[in-house]
Amino acid sequence: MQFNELRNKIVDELSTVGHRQVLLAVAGIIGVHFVWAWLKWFGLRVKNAGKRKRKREERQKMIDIVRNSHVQSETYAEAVKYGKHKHHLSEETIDSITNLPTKALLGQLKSGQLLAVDVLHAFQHKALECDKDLNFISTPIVEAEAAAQTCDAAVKKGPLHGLPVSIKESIGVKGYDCTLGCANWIDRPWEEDSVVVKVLKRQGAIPFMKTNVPQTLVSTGVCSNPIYGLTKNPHDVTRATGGSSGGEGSAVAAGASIVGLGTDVGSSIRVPCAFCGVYGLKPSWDRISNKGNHPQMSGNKHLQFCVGPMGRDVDSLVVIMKALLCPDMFELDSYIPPIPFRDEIYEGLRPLRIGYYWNDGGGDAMPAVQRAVQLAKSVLEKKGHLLLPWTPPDVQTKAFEYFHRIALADQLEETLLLSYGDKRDTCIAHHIFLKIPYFIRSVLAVLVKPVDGLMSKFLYASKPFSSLYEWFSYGKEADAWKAEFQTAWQSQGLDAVICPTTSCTALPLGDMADSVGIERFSWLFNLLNYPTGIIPVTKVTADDEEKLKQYKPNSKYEKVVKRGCEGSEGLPVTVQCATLPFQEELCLRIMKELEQGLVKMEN
Ligand SMILES: CCCCCCCC/C=C\CCCCCCCC(=O)NCC(=O)O
Repeated sequence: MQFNELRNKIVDELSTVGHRQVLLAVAGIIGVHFVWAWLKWFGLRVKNAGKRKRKREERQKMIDIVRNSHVQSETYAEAVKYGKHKHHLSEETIDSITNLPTKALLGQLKSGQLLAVDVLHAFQHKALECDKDLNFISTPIVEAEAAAQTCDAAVKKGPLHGLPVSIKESIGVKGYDCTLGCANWIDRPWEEDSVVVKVLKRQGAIPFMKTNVPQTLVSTGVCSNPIYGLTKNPHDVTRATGGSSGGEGSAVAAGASIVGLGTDVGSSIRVPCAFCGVYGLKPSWDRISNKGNHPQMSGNKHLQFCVGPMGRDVDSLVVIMKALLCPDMFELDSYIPPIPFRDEIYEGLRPLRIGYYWNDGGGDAMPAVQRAVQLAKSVLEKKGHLLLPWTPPDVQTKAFEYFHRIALADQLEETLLLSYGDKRDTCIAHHIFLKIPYFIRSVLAVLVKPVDGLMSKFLYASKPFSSLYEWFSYGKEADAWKAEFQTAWQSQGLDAVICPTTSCTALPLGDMADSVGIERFSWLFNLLNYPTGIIPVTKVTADDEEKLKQYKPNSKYEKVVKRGCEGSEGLPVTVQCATLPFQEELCLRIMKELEQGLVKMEN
C-alpha cells in the first residue's frame, strides 16, 4: 500500500470516530501518564524510606565497631572480650589530649610524646560521647584505626603526623557515600578519596569521621536531613548550628574535632562557625581543590565551591592550609594555581588599613554583633593598624540581585532533583516556591513588599534566565560590578574589612532558623570571591540583651532575628574578616593578630 493511500485510510477511519471518543482517548493517555509517574514517584519514596532505615542501621554498626575497638564507653572487660582493645585511656588523659591547642598536639605527636592511636582514640571517644546529644556524626571512618597504627610505625613524619581530622559528608572519602542527606545517593560509595582527603592523608592526617549536613546542602540555618536527623548546637541544644557545614561546626565547638573540612558556596562554612563559635576560612575559588567531592552546585561557574578548614583556633586553619597548598595538590588538580602558603605574608609586620562596618545598607546587626565588630576594631587598633568606617557599595541592591539570581539560575532544579522521591526535610521546604511560575512569584513580590521587603526582594531576584544570551550578558554585568567594587575598595587603600558574619547569634531551631536571609552578611564574599575568615571574639552579655530590647527592627526579617536573639546570653559572637582574592595568608594574619589581642585582653 502506498503511503498516501495509508494516510487517507487512517483519516477516513478517524473521521468516523466522534470527537468525544478522541477526547476520551487523549484524557486516558494523559491519565495513564500521570498515574505511571505517580506510581514511579511513590515506589521511589517507599524504596528511599527503606534505604534511609538501612543507612541509619549501618551508621550504628560503624559506631559500634569504633566504640568496641577501644574501651572508652564500654567496660574494659567487655572490650578485652571483643579482642579489639588496644589502649585504655583514662578520662583525664582523654580530656588532656582533646583540650590541647592544635600546635601543641602536633608537637607532641611529632616528638613521639603522644601516639597517633591514643590521640585518635581520645577524639573518637569524645566524638561518640558528644554525638549522643548533638548528632553531628554522619559516619565514623573505621579505617582511621589502621591509619593511626601505620602512622605510629612510620619513620618519616609528615607535617600533620597523626592529626585526627573530621570531614564534611559531601567531601569524597573512598568507600563512603556522599549522600547530602538524600536517599537517592545512598549506596553510591566513592571510588577514591577527593584531592583534599588524599593530600591530608599524605601529610599524615587521619580522617576519622564524616559530619552531618542539611539535606541537599542548600540551607544555612538548620543542619538536618531525613537520613541522619538534626544536628544540635553544643552551646544550646535548642538552637541551630547553621548550615551547611553544621556537623563540622557542632563537632569542633564540642571539642570532638580539633579541625575539619567544610565547604561554602553561599556561607556554608561561615554561618556554622558563627552559630557554633568556631574559627573558619572560606578561601578564594580555586585556591583549594574541589575535585572528587559531591558535584552538587559545581556547574555554576559564576558562584563556585570553596573547600576550607574549620577549627579550634587560627593555628588549626593555618596548619591545614599549609599542608594542602603543596605540590601534591597542584599535581592532583592541575586547575589549582600552584601558589604555596606564603609565610612572608602571614608573618608580615606592615601596618594595615582595615575597613569596618555592621550595617551593609540592610539595617544594623544585632547589638551583640555590633559590639563584637567594635571590639575587633579596638584590638586591631592596639596592634597598630588603621581602622576606617566603610560601607561597601550596592550590597543590598545590585549585589543582592547578582548573588541570588546567579545562585538560583537553575531555579534550584539540580537541588530539587537530588531529593526527588525522597522525604523532604523542613529546612529545605521553602525551595518548592521555585516551582511556582515566575510570573506568579513576581505578582507575589509586589503583594508582600509592604509587609516583608526581604521576601519581596528574594522573589524578584529568583527571576529565571530566558536564554543563554541573557545568562552570558548577566554574567558580564556581574563581573563589571565586581570590578567597580574592587575600585571602591582600593580607592580607600583597604587591605581588609571586618564585619559581622551574620546579623545575629545562633537562632532557635524551627521556623526561625529556617528563615531566609541568615547569610545576609556573608554571601557578598562568595559573589566577590574574596577569602573570608571567621573569628569568635566575644559572648553575648546581659548588657547586650538589655540593648536588644531597645533595638528597633526595620523589617520583618529583623523582627524575626531580634526575637531569635532573645535569651542568648553566653552564646558566642564572631566577626568576619575579608581580603582581596588569593590573599588568604593576609586574612589569616589579621585573624591571628585578633586572636592574640583578645587573649592578651582576657589575661
Ligand atoms: C522566596 C523564594 C524562595 C527561594 C528559596 C531559596 C532559598 C535559597 C536562597 C539562596 C540560595 C543560594 C545558595 C545558597 C547556598 C547556601 C549554602 C551553601 O553554601 N551550600 C554549599 C555548600 O554546602 O558548600
